[in-house]
Amino acid sequence: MINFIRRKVLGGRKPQEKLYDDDEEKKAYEGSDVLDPIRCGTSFNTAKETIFFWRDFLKVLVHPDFHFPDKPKGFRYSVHHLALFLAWELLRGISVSLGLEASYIHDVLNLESSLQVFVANLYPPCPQPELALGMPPHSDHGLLNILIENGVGGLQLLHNGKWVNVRAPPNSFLVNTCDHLEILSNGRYKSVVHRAVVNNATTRLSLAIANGPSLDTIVRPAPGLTDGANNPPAYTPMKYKEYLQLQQGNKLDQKSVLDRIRLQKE
Ligand SMILES: O=C(O)CCC(=O)C(=O)O
Ligand SMILES: [Fe+2]
Repeated sequence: MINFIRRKVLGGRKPQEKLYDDDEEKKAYEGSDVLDPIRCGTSFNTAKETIFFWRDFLKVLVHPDFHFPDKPKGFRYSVHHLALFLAWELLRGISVSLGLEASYIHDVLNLESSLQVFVANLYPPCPQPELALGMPPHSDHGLLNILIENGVGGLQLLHNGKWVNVRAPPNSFLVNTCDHLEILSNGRYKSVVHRAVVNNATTRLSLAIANGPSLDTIVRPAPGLTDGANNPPAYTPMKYKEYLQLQQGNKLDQKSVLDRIRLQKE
């Protein structure tokens, strides 16, 4: 798979080392539907992207129904349980910070059946990192994304128009705010635009555990946070599942999906 990206990005440069032994095993999970329970691939959406990205991923839907691949053994006991409760607890605090009942987000977005996706990202060393990106600038679709990485920097956040390197302390969880928190809070919380850069020395691994509403929930700005003329709803209500499909049907590009349902330009 990485050889495929290498052809597109670096014009066929040969790898010095063998990167994978297991491409055959991965074939069983190569799919294109965002709701496939287990899916691996390269880039983000090779049907839509014109430039491919220096990344292999495995995505597994782990809540409300738990799925797991045959390998690696022990996947069942991954950190996603902890991340789910961490996200739910943070969302209680966020509800209160918005002047809402602590259980507001949990109840209105039906978090007992919330979608949780476990994403493992692999970014091997890239011979010409200045020509490639691991992931392009984007925001995540859900509510809160919990990120863990292997100590090799590469994640950058867009802050005041500049890319800022994230230096996460060892053994920490980094929490990104995502599009549906922006929608629900009518823009008081902004989803963060981020990207992953690559390097020519060390393989980077990250786990991104995406916590969203339940798939069938129609998400809209909380009525308590809008008021008629002064602060009208700024986003069109949309079912979370349809938003996911919209993102998957397009190339990953900053906040372009959120911009499509924005009612007022900032
Ligand atoms: O690898 C990273 O640090 C970021 C990954 C990411 O943005 C994602 O999986 O959505
Ligand atoms: Fe992301």
